[in-house]
Amino acid sequence: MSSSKWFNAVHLLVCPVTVLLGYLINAYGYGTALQATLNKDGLVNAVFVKKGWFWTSLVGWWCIIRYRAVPGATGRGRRRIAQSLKRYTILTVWWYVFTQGIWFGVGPIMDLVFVYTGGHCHYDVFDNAGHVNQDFQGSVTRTQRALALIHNVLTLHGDDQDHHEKKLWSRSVGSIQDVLQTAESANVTASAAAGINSFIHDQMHRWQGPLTTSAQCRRFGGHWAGGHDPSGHVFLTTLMCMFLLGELRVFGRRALAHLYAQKWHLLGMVTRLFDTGPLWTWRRCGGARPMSCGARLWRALVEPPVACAAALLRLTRCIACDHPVVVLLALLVTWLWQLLLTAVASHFHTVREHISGLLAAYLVTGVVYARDAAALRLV
Ligand SMILES: CCCCCCCCCCCCCCCC(=O)SCCNC(=O)CCNC(=O)[C@H](O)C(C)(C)COP(=O)(O)O
Ligand SMILES: Nc1ncnc2c1ncn2[C@@H]1O[C@H](COP(=O)(O)O)[C@@H](OP(=O)(O)O)[C@H]1O
Repeated sequence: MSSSKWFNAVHLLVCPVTVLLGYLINAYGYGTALQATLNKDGLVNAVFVKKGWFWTSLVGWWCIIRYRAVPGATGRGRRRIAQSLKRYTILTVWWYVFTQGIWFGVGPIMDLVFVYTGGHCHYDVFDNAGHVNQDFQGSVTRTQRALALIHNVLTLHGDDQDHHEKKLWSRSVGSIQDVLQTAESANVTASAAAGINSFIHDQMHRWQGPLTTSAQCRRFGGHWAGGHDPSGHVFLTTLMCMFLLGELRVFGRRALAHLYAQKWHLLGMVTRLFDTGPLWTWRRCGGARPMSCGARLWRALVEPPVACAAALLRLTRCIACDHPVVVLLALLVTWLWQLLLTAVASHFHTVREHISGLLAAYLVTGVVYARDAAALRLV
């Protein structure tokens, strides 16, 4: 099979196979350990994955521009950038429409699907036993944050309650205060729990509404549940992987050839990072003309970290400026790893919700790159 056909196969299969691998890991009982590493509020998820289209755009375009030069064919270089820009624009519009919003005041497609299949922004704060509902926000931190926000909204609108609501209002505020102060279950009776939940739901939708998107619901401490919720993470990681692999086909051969041609230079820069150990330096200070103790300590303890930092800066600049394909591949591996974690985290979504997120990204990127396959094959 030619390298182009191999690359085609990898491009088409890597994301579905990664999701399938996640399911197999779960099926064979190894999912628990992986799920333990997953943190919704962690730096990787909050800064990189959730803002992944920004990072993917930045790194992808830096590579497209850095490797655009085709020796003696500036016209072809420009045509390639124009084709990449067209593909990128289609995928960016699709990313925005599917995850951010279709138009002003109209939610994204993933949320419209959810709402039209019966989904809603719920406020089931207390369960039937009068305890805080474990499924309400999924973690203590998020539950506390949501309850504090609900408490603020109810307190802010305390005077807007009519006589009939006043009693329910004070019971709701009191119960939430109990939980916030003791972080344990409030003294809410089973019969009162449903009424308090319903009152909180009505108040939040009245004062903070409309809560018709997952972003609004999450922002105002609600629980987005009850409909078919396509997985935004599966959609986003698939879209990013397909874009990076698709554009890698344009410049990958040239980029990797350039990287291979400079392999010894890069290897030297990496080994110099470790060639600064204090013991190594101390031994080198001995030699024919031994140095004073102070001078040896300076050479052993101060110069190595400075030399290491300088070597690290040189290596970073070399990769960022001359071999950004290394950063692109690191990003690709990160998105695939996050896709695997999302597939393993079965308690977030059903299989069908994962599949709909995957198909939403896969179909559009598949059409975009299949259409250009002929042009890409000539690369
Ligand atoms: C020839 C020159 C070409 C020039 C190209 C320039 C490239 C550099 C910059 C391009 C920027 C493109 C636009 C990208 C903007 C961003 O990504 S900003 C981040 C916006 N996203 C968020 O803030 C996260 C919002 N959250 C979500 O979208 C969802 O949580 C989720 C991540 C989709 C997950 O969905 P859920 O199911 O709700 O969890
Ligand atoms: N790989 C991952 N790492 C961390 N959190 C993840 C994740 N995949 C999904 N999640 C979290 O699981 C929830 C459902 O994700 P999605 O609907 O995108 O599949 C989201 O929570 P929040 O939206 O409350 O942050 C998301 O942050």
